[in-house]
Amino acid sequence: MTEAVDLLINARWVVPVDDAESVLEHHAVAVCDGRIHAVLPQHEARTSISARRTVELRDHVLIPGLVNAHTHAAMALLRGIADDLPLMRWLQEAIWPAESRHVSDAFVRDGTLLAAAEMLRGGVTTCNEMYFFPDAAAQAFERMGMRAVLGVTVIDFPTPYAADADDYLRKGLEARDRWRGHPLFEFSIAPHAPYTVSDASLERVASLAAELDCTIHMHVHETAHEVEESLARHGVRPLARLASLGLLGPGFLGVHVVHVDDHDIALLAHHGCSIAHCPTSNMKLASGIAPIAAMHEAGLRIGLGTDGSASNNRLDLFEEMRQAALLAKVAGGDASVLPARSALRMATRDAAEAIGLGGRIGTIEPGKLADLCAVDLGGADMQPCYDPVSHLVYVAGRQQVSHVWVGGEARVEGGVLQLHLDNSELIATASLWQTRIES
Ligand SMILES: CSC[C@H]1O[C@@H](n2cnc3c(O)ncnc32)[C@H](O)[C@@H]1O
Ligand SMILES: [Zn+2]
Repeated sequence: MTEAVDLLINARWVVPVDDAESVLEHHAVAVCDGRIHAVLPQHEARTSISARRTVELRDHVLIPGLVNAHTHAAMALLRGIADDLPLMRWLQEAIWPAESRHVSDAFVRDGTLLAAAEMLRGGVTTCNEMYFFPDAAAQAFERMGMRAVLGVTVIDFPTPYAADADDYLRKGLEARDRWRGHPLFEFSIAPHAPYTVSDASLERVASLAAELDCTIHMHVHETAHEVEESLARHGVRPLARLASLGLLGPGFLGVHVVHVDDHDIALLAHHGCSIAHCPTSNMKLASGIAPIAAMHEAGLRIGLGTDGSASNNRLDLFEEMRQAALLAKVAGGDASVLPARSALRMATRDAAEAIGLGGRIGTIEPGKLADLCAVDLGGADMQPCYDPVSHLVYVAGRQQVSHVWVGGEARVEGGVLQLHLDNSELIATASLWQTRIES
């Protein structure tokens, strides 16, 4: 008797990123109705499974689809517009003026399409998104077949999207209602940062998140200046202020979290909060080095994020895994800090848990959604391969991604996006926006 499934993937290695931290050789993953049905040795699959389609990945490692714990997808259209500036000059002199001139429904749709293509091609199947015009972002992610947690953004100044905090919340919640129940989307409440959102707006965020059972997604303790300014304006550090306003809890995801002392870390741990670590963005804006080893030791869940393309300038989680591992070693003066296995977990399972999707994605286990990424380790520049997890972090890059599935649907095959949207369309649209933005 054989079991009928939709898809059987035979891989040289399967790394489920499960509790056992196993690396399974010559295993198969069976997919049915968009979910992982079974993970079993190939010789068993040959006799027990009959698949509508079989994919042979002879030299490949199959891992969970990568999860980008923090991004602003549409900022792909602002890639390279303002390099080599620290955060506040970057925001105030370049990014916010550009956004106030150009951000629109069309900008967000086109920018998100470009970003989703880049992420999917690089093995990223889900992102945690914070930007303006969430309907336009949802339309783009839906067209690309990419999973996302979309932020109901709140910021206490006007932009082309909304006039004030009430307007942001109303528009964001309307978008949430329109897309509720969509298989690719969840919503979070996303106050921008402690220095741009008032106490009154933050209190509304806390009560809405509790009422709607949403995660909260927020930049916090990104720079030394942010902490100093909070002390001067509010008499307390940003995290203490957020705690007193009721924002901290297991659903709170703090982004960056660079300038934290032992007390801040203990506060985050006490409330069961999660972190989105964005090492490239933190380096490029010279924000600093997040104390990842101390935060791990305190039991915090830490996912990896790229931030947007204007501060990174790629949406590449292979790069973030490598940077996270190397930077933590330099910061700790200890080569054993943040080994390859931890970096891979931060880009998959821990990121999924941090953004509230831990029960559904982030590992290769029966019952989880079939969001998968295959990486070809067969090239001469990948040899020899003693440990595929080491290679994923220290050798391979997104150019080795050969196949990507979201909910069991192929999004990348043979390194090529499988969408009714070709590269030339994406490039032409980006070029049109470049002309507008430069004029
Ligand atoms: C409210 S939508 C997002 C808002 O955040 C800006 N942004 C992008 N990257 C960062 C960062 O690292 N710190 C703070 N703010 C950032 C983005 O340009 C939008 O205005
Ligand atoms: Zn950001």
